[in-house]
Amino acid sequence: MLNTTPFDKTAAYKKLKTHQKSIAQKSMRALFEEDPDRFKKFSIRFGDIFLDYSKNRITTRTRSYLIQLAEEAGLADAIEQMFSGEKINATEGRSVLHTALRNRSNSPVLVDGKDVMPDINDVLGKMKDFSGRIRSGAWKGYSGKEITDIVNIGIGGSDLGPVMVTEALKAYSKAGLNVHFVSNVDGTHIAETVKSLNPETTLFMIASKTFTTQETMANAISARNWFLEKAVDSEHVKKHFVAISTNKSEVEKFGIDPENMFGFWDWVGGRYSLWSAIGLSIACFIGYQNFEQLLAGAHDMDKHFRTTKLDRNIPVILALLGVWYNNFFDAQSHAILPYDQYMHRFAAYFQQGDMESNGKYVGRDGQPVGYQTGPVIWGEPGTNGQHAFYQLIHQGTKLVPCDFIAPATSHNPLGDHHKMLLSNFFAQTEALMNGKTYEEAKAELEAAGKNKEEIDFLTPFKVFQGNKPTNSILVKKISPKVLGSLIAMYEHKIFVQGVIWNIFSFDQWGVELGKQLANNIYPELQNDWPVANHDSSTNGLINQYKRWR
Ligand SMILES: O=P(O)(O)OC[C@H]1O[C@](O)(CO)[C@@H](O)[C@@H]1O
Repeated sequence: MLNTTPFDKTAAYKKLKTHQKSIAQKSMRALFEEDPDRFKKFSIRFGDIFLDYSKNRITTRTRSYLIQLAEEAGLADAIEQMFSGEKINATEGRSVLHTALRNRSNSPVLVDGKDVMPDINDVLGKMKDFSGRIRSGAWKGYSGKEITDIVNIGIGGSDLGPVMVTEALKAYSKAGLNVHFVSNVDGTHIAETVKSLNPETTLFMIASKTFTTQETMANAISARNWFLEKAVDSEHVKKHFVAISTNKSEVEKFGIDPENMFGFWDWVGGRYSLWSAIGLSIACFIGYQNFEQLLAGAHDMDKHFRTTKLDRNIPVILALLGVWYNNFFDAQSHAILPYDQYMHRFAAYFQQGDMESNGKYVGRDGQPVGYQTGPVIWGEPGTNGQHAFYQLIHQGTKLVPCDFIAPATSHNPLGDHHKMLLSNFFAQTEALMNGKTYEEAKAELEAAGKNKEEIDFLTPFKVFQGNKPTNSILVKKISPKVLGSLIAMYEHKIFVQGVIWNIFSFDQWGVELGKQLANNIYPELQNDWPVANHDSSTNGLINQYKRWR
């Protein structure tokens, strides 16, 4: 495998360990005071995206040691292996080629000696045609009416990407065409979704790479039953159900016309699949041209990632900063905080993207790693987060590195809202970096006319230690192209971290055990007999459930 020296045995790791001790004592306030060029040194512009990472607990020396770490991990080779279709998803024996899905240059990409670009372009052509017909009203339902509602049924990567992107790009949607997403096997999800829909004008997209996922299949069957209650004739199914999958035979078994199947390939990971036919709901909702812009934005970021020197390479820098806090400051989590309401599912999307990729304790050599790997990813849009959990980020005992993301222009320029929103965006990272000293807090209380007793009591609670690291990602506008670049930026950040931690980022064995046990328990819930074959807790819970249902 690529990475022969374990992460914590590299020369750079040792240097960083020692270096961290000197940095740990240093405040960012002081670092800014010492160096008037700090912002310039630690910021990168990429088209309509601007990354400021100067509010981090780093110096140029930290950056060069971190880059050495990436070099020692063989990052440059690893990047080439991914882009050129090598089977880097070793435990599943697959290439990892979401970058080919958005390869707008069309240069050949080979898997087992075969160029995958013609197949990709065929499916894109089919998506273009289909989304055009849905949007123009040329595609008619069984009673001759146009489609007004699309319901995407899928889970995990077959849901989260389309949900996130259609929300983020709602400003580009077409009036009169709605999208809905059903993922949870909880019957409430499908029941509540179809409640207000008309089967005559509803189109279901059954999105599943494997077409065997329990949740998706259960929801798809319920959707078909709901549809046939009114449509009656199963011949009508073909006008209202399409499938997005790699598994043709299961699609046929389900009764979906193969003509209405949009394919993709095993080298597309579930959580990297929104660029494939899984993005069909996106293409219908925002239009194919905008979908192409999304792909183009991602492709731009791919080129940047593949060709830019490591110290100017945005995904690499973000990844290294993450490693810095995760492995040298014991940070357990990472917050993604978009100051854009449309981006409200962005953090949720990267919970799967990051945690399913890098939440692993086994290294590529099959041995447990002796260090921390992927962080817990979380976040909510600003300013809602400010009124919920920012207290802990500012004054808690845990270090939470944060990414602040904001657009310079709003799709809804209503009064002064956007200036207010952005004043918060700028203020928060300033506050987290600077904090407020005891003297400053005390002076404020004095200025407010408090008496000595009040001042002595209150001052400690008003102190902010500061020195909390943040990245600010300012973009011109949340357009399809910018969003495409942002998503690809995080995808590559996750990849880089996986390379450094020497883990396999593209499998997800950790989701299997729960599924396996649920399959064992499901038949046990079909009767009222008490169970006794599990541990006492599981037995007790199942038996209590049986008494109550
Ligand atoms: O698209 P499928 O095959 O239904 O899988 C859905 C999701 O299930 C997982 O395999 C595990 O939760 C994800 O990686 C994937 O995105």
